[in-house]
Amino acid sequence: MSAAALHVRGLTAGYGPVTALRDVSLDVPEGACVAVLGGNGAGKSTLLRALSRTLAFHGGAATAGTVTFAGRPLHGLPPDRVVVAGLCHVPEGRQVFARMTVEDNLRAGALTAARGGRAAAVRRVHELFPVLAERAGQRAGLLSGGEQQMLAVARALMASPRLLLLDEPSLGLAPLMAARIADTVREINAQGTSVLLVEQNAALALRLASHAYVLEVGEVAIEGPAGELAASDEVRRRYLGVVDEQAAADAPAAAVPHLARWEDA
Ligand SMILES: Nc1ncnc2c1ncn2[C@@H]1O[C@H](COP(=O)(O)OP(=O)(O)OP(=O)(O)O)[C@@H](O)[C@H]1O
Repeated sequence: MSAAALHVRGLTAGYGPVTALRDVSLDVPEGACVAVLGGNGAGKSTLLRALSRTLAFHGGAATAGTVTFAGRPLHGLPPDRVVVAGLCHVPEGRQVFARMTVEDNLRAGALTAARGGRAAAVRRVHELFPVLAERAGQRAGLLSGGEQQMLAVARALMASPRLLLLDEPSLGLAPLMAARIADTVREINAQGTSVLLVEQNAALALRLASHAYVLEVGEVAIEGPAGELAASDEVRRRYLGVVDEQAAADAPAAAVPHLARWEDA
């Protein structure tokens, strides 16, 4: 078992009577980028919330299963201890503090860091996202959507995570900006931070990840090396928008999957 690997076994979670995840098992080896794909409501965000122990903020709870990171159990820890253990979660929807400056948003991500560590973390995120250095004194709410997404990722990096949990970083961004965010995720991963990437943009995710899981109605339906999934007829048809011409002739509506829109990002 590698030092900072994540192992999830039999995770079941939901919101009151709604079971959103059922018996999910997955692994993120140390240093890897692993993708979780799936359509709307498949349970992707619930998975990340369960890992960061923030499900309760959404009225949910994990009801079964184990989560270990670097050999330590995470289930049962409060969210702040999960951050200290090395996991940082960037939720869907670029949740920056709109009225605070870019610089103060970054500081808020490093409250637990020592002063020297904080300065080094600021330097690192400014190198990754030069625009955040240029806009340091500007209110975060005035940044573009893509810049706010960069700030949300940068704020999580301020805690120097060993594993970054990213929820739909390309959502709502123009293809060019989505591609820039993808480049940065690749760079963050190349610098040694493991990444668990939740994406509806299957084409983008399969280019970044080495391994991927597809969730359907809360369960792992398909998993494998990203290259194999990208080549699989089922994944290509259902998640990559590759139209089977015969199927299109037989059933045109069913042959145009809803996940095709970001294919070019
Ligand atoms: N706060 C909540 N309260 C009740 N049910 C919820 C809540 N959040 C999500 N759900 C339900 O849990 C299931 C999984 O939702 P989840 O948001 O995890 O899916 P998702 O794959 O991230 O989808 P999307 O891509 O649309 O964000 C869905 O049936 C959803 O309606």
